Amino acid sequence: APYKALPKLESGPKGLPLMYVPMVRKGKPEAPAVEVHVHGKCEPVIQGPPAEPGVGTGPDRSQLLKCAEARLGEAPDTGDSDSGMHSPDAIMNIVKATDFASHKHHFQRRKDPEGTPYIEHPVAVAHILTHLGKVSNPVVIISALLHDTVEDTDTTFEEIEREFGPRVRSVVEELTDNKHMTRDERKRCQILHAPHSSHEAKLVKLADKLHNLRDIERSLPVNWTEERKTQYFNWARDVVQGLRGTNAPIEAELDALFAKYCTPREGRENE
Ligand SMILES: Nc1nc2c(ncn2[C@@H]2O[C@H](COP(=O)(O)OP(=O)(O)O)[C@@H](OP(=O)(O)OP(=O)(O)O)[C@H]2O)c(=O)[nH]1
Repeated sequence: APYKALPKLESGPKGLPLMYVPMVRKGKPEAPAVEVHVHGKCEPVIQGPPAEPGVGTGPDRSQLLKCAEARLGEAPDTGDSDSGMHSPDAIMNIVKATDFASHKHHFQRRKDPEGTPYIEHPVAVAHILTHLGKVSNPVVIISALLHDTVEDTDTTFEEIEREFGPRVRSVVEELTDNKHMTRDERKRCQILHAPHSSHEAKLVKLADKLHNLRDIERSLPVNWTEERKTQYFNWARDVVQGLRGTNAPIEAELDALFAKYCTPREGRENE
């Protein structure tokens, strides 16, 4: 490496994650540059001193932060694009999360009469995000794969953090219902908390609702009546109301289902 290893910056301005990687431009060892990664933006931004293998100093931390600050101002993070994770790391972590979730949900089944393996749900949620929502932020995809592990299995938040880092932990925490509450309290909490969720959590919640609603449309859970189905669609519409403006294609699919199965708004009293 042309520079001494610099310490990894854990978080940048505004508490947002930031990391940088010293590098030598291909074919131009005399003019090394430094890449700054801020939420998927990855460009050589500072010319370093001439390369002197193993001894160069590179730019200091304050230079990098200043530069990153400017970049954050230019392009606010939408949570939809690559988060700055290198793609080989991202791919490895996505596969690891799929493997982790499939082990954790191994004995669980969905509520449909077919008893579909539960793992199909988190995988489908991640698929909705990548293919319909065009989301490529690995933190969002990994959180989607793991979103029910703490709520429905013996997984702990500490375990999520240890395996996938603090950002994934934080999103999974936002997506986990408090099992100490009654069912009605949990349902009400989802409506109340939705507008205050992070952008990453909102994306996963939208995809989660879309998959659950598609599932109910495909096959009514065991012991569910048509009335319960309508109640679930009405409740989901209320949750999604607090998530609006997050991802247009996913919201459009949800709206089509609400139009088909929800009680018309005028007819809903006392809600
Ligand atoms: N549609 C559907 N849902 C199933 C199935 N199997 C399990 N579920 C889960 O059951 C919940 C919906 O059932 P409810 O009776 O309303 O909720 P409850 O299990 O929490 O009491 C959903 O979670 P939730 O936490 O209430 O909602 P959400 O936050 O996951 O949307 C969903 O993830 C299935 O085959 N179809």
